[in-house]
Amino acid sequence: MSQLQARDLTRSYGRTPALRGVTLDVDEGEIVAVTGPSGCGKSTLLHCLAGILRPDAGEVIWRGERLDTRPEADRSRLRRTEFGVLFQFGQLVAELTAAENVALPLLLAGTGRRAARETALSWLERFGVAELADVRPGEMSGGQQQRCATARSLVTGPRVLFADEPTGALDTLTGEQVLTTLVRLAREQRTSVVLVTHEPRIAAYADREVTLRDGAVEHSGLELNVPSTGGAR
Ligand SMILES: Nc1ncnc2c1ncn2[C@@H]1O[C@H](COP(=O)(O)OP(=O)(O)OP(=O)(O)O)[C@@H](O)[C@H]1O
Repeated sequence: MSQLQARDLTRSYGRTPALRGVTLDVDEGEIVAVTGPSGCGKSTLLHCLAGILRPDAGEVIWRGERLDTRPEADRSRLRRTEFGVLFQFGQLVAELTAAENVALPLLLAGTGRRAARETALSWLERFGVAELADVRPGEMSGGQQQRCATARSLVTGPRVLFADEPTGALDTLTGEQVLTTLVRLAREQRTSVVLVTHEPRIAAYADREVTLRDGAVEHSGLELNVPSTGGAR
């Protein structure tokens, strides 16, 4: 079932067009890679889908209801509950330990302190960084920080994870490890993922690849890893 839809989205920054009529569906539990060359509008699309940016025209529909026209307070509540967001540089809170960082979305959602810490610890464990629970980001490697940030982005069990070049700052091996874990855990809890990347190797983790060019969909809907007979639909 399609739970997130973009209909004919356009968005400009001043006179620079970033999206020129993008239509896209993301099904429940589906992992969609959004690819394309630098500047083609990938991040802008992701931000519109996540309700961070408002499109100039078009619609974002979340589980049957308009998202883009809702007040910021509503959209930001959705980002704390049903959505997860993950960026290239994890943006952990420097003053908090790994466990506190991962527990934060749970605390904001009203979970009690002790339960939040326990859940955070289990997520650090899943990402292989349990030993960093009481360490602050400044004392971690980039890969360790991104593992913690990825754990934090999934800890609330979001329905959709929006990930913008989540492994772009990591070396190849570390990036693959983080992504493999992210994809496995997302599949386990049926979290859909919208994964922005310019690397074909990363896109291969997705169920489907949508390629943008100059703010428009160049091709969409090809199931990855499934033999294709007719080229792009
Ligand atoms: N804050 C901004 N102010 C002005 N122009 C912007 C801004 N953000 C993006 N743009 C422009 O909008 C277009 C699309 O940018 P966007 O960041 O969405 O592309 P992208 O595909 O994610 O690029 P990259 O792969 O380099 O991150 C580009 O022409 C970019 O220069």
